[in-house]
Amino acid sequence: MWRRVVSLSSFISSSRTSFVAQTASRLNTCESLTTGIAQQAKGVIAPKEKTPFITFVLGGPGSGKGTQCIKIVETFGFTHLSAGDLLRREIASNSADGAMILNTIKEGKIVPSQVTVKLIQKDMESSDNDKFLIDGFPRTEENRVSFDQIISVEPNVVLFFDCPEEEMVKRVLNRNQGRVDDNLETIKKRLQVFEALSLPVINYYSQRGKLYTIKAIGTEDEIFEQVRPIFTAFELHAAG
Ligand SMILES: Nc1ncnc2c1ncn2[C@@H]1O[C@H](COP(=O)(O)OP(=O)(O)O)[C@@H](O)[C@H]1O
Ligand SMILES: Nc1ccn([C@@H]2O[C@H](COP(=O)(O)OP(=O)(O)O)[C@@H](O)[C@H]2O)c(=O)n1
Ligand SMILES: [Mg+2]
Repeated sequence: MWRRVVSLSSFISSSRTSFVAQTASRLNTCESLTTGIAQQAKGVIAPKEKTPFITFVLGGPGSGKGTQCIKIVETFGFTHLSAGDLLRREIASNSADGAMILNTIKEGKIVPSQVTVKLIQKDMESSDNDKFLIDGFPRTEENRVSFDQIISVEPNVVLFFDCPEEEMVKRVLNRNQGRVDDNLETIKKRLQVFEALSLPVINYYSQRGKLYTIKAIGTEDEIFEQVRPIFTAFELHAAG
């Protein structure tokens, strides 16, 4: 929907440059948009706004975020944006930031927020969907604030896959995806970063009543049965 009406959105005169405003224009249907433009030109109504449904997916390395995201996409029709995958795509495309991103990932550290948020923003804007699973983000308070400033949309749901450290290490070492950061030395650093920088973000959303904690042990299907009712309660469906 966003992409289909994107060329029309430039006809809407608005001094606001926030993502919400851009999003609102893109989420309107062509028909209502055309009518809306005419009415706005006459000063009859304000632009209609609809914000996307955003889920942040958090948890330590190997807690099963990516695995569960695949199931959520299949069942509830979200678009999956993995921050780690977007960063790895930048490395593979030899972009200007590629070398910096690779070194940061090798060290298990966090890439500057603006870089990551811009990649997320680009994919959100080019998507037809209005339901997004943002996986592995925000990993720091800086990530969270940067998203807030650039995208200007609050998450509806924050999932936290809570997994014992021992299990996470075991899973990462068995992952076999050829990742530069899936080795014992980097995993130790990533776990430290998770505890020091990501747990405060998780606490932040807990205090705001947005956090859904999933016990991330058991089979993939057993874990998904904890996830399913969260989205069912929001009346989200694959076709919707
Ligand atoms: N419930 C589970 N039990 C055992 N292994 C799992 C489970 N969920 C995921 N895995 C495996 O653990 C590894 C890490 O999972 P992944 O989804 O990539 O985690 P994350 O994205 O949180 O790092 C993968 O190899 C995946 O197949
Ligand atoms: N918001 C993010 C997400 C990932 N990253 C980097 O990308 C690495 C891999 O992230 P990932 O989400 O793919 O890792 P997993 O938790 O899925 O194992 C992280 O360890 C960070 O170095 C980041 O800097 N900022
Ligand atoms: Mg992952």
